[in-house]
Amino acid sequence: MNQLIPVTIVTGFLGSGKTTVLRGLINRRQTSRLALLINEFGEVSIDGALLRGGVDGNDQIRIHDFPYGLIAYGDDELFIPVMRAIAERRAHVDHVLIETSGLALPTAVMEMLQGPGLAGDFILDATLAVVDTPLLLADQFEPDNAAHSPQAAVASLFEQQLEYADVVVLNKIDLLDEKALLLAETRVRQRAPNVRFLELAYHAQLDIRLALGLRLHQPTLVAHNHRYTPMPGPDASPPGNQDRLNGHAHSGLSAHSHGLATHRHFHEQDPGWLSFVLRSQAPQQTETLRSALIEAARAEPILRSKGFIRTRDSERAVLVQGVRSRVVISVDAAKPAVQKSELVFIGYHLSRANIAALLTEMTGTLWK
Ligand SMILES: Nc1nc2c(ncn2[C@@H]2O[C@H](COP(=O)(O)OP(=O)(O)OP(=O)(O)O)[C@@H](O)[C@H]2O)c(=O)[nH]1
Repeated sequence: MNQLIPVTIVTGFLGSGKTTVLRGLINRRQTSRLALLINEFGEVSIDGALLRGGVDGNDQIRIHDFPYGLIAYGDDELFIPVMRAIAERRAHVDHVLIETSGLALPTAVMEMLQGPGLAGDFILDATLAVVDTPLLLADQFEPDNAAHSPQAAVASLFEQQLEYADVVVLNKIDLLDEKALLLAETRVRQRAPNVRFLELAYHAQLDIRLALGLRLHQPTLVAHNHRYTPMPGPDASPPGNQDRLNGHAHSGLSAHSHGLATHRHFHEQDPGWLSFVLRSQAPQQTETLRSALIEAARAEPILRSKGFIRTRDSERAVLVQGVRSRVVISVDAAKPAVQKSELVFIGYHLSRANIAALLTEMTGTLWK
């Protein structure tokens, strides 16, 4: 029998930092040959472009884009053929990393990996869920009592992504103190008691040994062995200094079964989630556009905005990264400047017309 190729799934809500964590892993990996499957809900692949910028010319890393939809869901005709092609070149692949879109559940991929087409070639290594810790602490993933509200839809997806994670990665913790970290950890444990490891990712850096090669789903695994210090008792502080515990905490649980078959119905996509692209030909003033995007995120339930914009002065690409009303515009040195601006918006029951009108008015340039 062929040796099985390990697969790590990186899940997490929109904008939690999945691509940034992956970029760090790629940069710090030494010799592993990786295949990356990058899934985005929007029709334009921004994450794939960002990751490619860092690995151009590196033949040990292959990136496969899955834009516009949810990877391994019913209407995804690409997943099995791409995985089969990876299996065909198994001599050149040590590990497969799959970044699901922020609106996808990892269970779809997990099920496919267990199916007859792929089970003979691949084995799930672990499922990681990346969490935007400041948003968690700001109660943004708590359900409200209103039916069909954006908050209820977000909370439900967040909950399910955590439920199937082996490892939860607390990300965006660079500005948080130890008290806040402990609170975040407690909240995750309350909501997802099956999670086996909690990792702290300072500046989205994750220990590569924790991301590749955990082997949490090996069929023959009897006892789980690792060389990290166990999590301190419930009264202890979480590790403020990642070196102290290697950012690693252990729940002490044995391997849990995912009971996937009973959860098929979760795979249907809530039609309230929308994504669209707005474009503008005219050069943008970055500060003006930033203010307009912040305003738009206040006026409409935008949970994510991202893309490259055309400016007057930069010779390199200018990248917009918006997570709700937190918008960062920066130069991406790995990519040349673009000739038109193209932004993807994702949210729950968003109005394309309102956002286009607001951007057009506030920037004084046509967006459509
Ligand atoms: N301060 C801070 N910002 C971070 C960190 N990790 C990611 N970010 C920022 O968060 C934003 C979203 O990061 P991405 O890595 O694109 O998030 P994602 O989960 O891949 O996003 P989607 O694929 O759209 O769901 C970007 O502006 C990142 O620079 C972190 O550890 N600290």
